[in-house]
Amino acid sequence: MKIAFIAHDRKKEEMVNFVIAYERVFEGNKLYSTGTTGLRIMENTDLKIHRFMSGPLGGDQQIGALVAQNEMDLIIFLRDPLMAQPHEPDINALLRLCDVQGIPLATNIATAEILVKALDRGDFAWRDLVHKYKPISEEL
Ligand SMILES: O=C(CO)COP(=O)(O)O
Repeated sequence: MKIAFIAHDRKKEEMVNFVIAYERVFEGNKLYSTGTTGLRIMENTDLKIHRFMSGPLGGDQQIGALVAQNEMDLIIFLRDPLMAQPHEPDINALLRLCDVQGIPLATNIATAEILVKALDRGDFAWRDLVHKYKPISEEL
């Protein structure tokens, strides 16, 4: 599975603690993140993460590009609902694309925990079928 981690500044500690708690479940998956979030996670775990740009510099959009191609299987995006972000349009674009493609997306820790437990249980196997039976036009 391809999994992306994104956390706004006041949510980064929560994200790091969450990933530490479920590190075993995340191992063996292809992991992605925005710049600073991935750095913080890698400093605190043994996970290898492909880091895109920092969110305000385009990282949300880079992850969004994978979502647009239905290449991302799960996104954990711990947003800060109490702080305005300079790149709000990029954030909204990413959330919208998740709905376009039907990508599982957690925007808070409670939902993230349920999705990660589902991942551990094998409930995401349907995503393998999505990849296997992609329309031909998407393979071009
Ligand atoms: O701003 C972000 C998501 O919108 C996160 O970016 P960083 O992980 O680089 O802090």
